[in-house]
Amino acid sequence: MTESPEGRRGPLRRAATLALLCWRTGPVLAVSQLGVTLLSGLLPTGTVWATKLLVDGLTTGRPEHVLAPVAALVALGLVAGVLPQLTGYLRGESDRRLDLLLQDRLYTRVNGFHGLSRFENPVFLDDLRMAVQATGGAMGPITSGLFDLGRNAIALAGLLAALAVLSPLMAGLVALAALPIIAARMSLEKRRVKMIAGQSAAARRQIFYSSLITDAEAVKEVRLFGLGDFLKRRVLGELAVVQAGERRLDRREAFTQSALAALSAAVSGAGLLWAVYSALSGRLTLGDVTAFAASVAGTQTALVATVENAANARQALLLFAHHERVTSLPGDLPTPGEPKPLPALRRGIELRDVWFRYDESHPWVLRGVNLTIPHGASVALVGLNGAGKSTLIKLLCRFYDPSRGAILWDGIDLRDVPPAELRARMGVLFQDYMSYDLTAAENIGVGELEAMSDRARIRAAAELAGAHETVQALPRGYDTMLSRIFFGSDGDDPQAGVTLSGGQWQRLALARALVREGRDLLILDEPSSGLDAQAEYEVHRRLREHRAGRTSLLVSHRLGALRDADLIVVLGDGRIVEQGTHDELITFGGRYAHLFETQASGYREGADIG
Ligand SMILES: Nc1ncnc2c1ncn2[C@@H]1O[C@H](COP(=O)(O)OP(=O)(O)OP(=O)(O)O)[C@@H](O)[C@H]1O
Repeated sequence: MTESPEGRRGPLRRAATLALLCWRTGPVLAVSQLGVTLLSGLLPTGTVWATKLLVDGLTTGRPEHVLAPVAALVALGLVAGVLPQLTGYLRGESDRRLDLLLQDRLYTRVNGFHGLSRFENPVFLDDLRMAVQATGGAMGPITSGLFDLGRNAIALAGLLAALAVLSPLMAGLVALAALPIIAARMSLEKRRVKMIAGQSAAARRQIFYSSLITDAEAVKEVRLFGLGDFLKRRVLGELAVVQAGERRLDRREAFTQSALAALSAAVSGAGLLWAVYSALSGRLTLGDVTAFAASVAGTQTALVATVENAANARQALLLFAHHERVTSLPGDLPTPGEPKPLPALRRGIELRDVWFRYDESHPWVLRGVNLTIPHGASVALVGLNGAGKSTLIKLLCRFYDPSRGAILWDGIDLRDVPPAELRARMGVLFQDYMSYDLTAAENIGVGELEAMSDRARIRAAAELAGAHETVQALPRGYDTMLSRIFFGSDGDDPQAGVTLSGGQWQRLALARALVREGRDLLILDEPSSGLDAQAEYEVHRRLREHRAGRTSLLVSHRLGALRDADLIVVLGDGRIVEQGTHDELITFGGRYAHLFETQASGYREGADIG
């Protein structure tokens, strides 16, 4: 956690924002909390003063002088007994509502980032991680801390006022003695924030190494390469760095706090001596001495608590700063002032002199790509690893905007169209598709939420992707949970979850793209890389039929699967270096022909060996 660039006014502004959010969760609740806080803050002063009146009344020996203070003390005792329960309930309710609001705010904002660039920015990801930590009830300590701060500040002011009535000098002395306490606490707090900021890299590395030890995905390699002890040593090494800083600070804190406690005790002692001397010389009553001793002790306790509350609230406000930063970020993709509706594709998609790099510090990935994907045509994209094929697909989905040039959908610049409208017109299978811990049907259905409960549609997509037989053979067919995560939480039912093979997952991901029927553009990035030869043949045969007459873009390194495409485009060095049909490109004898021949000869050699 680092201090925000807005400086000293930052925490105050954030506290105000938080107070406003609390107000929005329910004005009645907020006012009730304020009332309870005020009452709790006034309790100590009320008790001290009622005790003084009682002692003074007792010394007069007249019962009517003690009745009112006794009644007040009984009432105060009752309130003191009930208030904590009421406070606890109100806080719980307020925390729950605030958490709902914060999570809603955070995820609405995050869902509003339509592109990918934010999610590739480490600073944003760090903020996001901390912002997520600021939800789930983590803000409770802030709101509670702020109310505690208010309560203790009121108690402090009340007790100091009571003290001032008895002895303005003593009140001044106690207030003066508070200054070093506040200064020391603030300095310690600054050091703590600085230490945390300085160690955040070590803390992040520690989390990374420990997550590798416990991660189910990493466990294969960790076991195979015997990385367990190596990672453990790294975790402990980073932890030692973090702990060394904490230890230094804790020592300093213990020393400073002891010195300050001694100072407080000295002030109290001197005050008590003065009060006793004043009582003996008749300048103070017995009740005054009682009130004086209680006020001094109460003031010091309230002071320490107030400073402590302020420090804790500040820490928590720093956490809230991450939430604020994420939720106040502007959109990542420029949105059109007057968005144009995106009509169904009629003519085609044109990439016009498209240049792209991921950011200024990265090299160009695309350098002036000119390409037309005609309506109704099946286009195949070929190129070596890193040529920019997946990048081009991401631009077509408008996850990024071209750095230069434009992508036109029937002549409409994609920048003028709301991204959600564009994506609703596409079915896409990414190379790095997701495997969801959901049922088989849901794994397909998330591709088209409206089809989630339409079993016929889901089955048709699964058949097209060659996934139907596999899914049907699962213990609960389409309702089988494709995850072991929930196994055990669902009783000890051995059928609670199933793990699929890589190729089986890929077929499901393909079905997810295909369940989006009737879309204008189908994009498949390496749809068969994990399939066995038989399955690949089958899938491509079905896809060929499916793609006929539809606009599609297919990326594959298996060139045999692309032969029938209407247009094959070869990407190299960020440009389109060749394009044509399979036969044209073979006749041309360029890169495609070379790649195709290399692959084919590999198969022939394989056949020779066999
Ligand atoms: N998010 C990113 N940030 C920065 N650079 C990236 C990012 N994604 C890809 N690149 C870079 O862009 C270049 C093109 O990558 P891309 O994934 O588009 O290639 P590809 O043609 O799909 O490769 P492959 O055949 O291996 O899938 C690579 O040099 C890669 O390192």
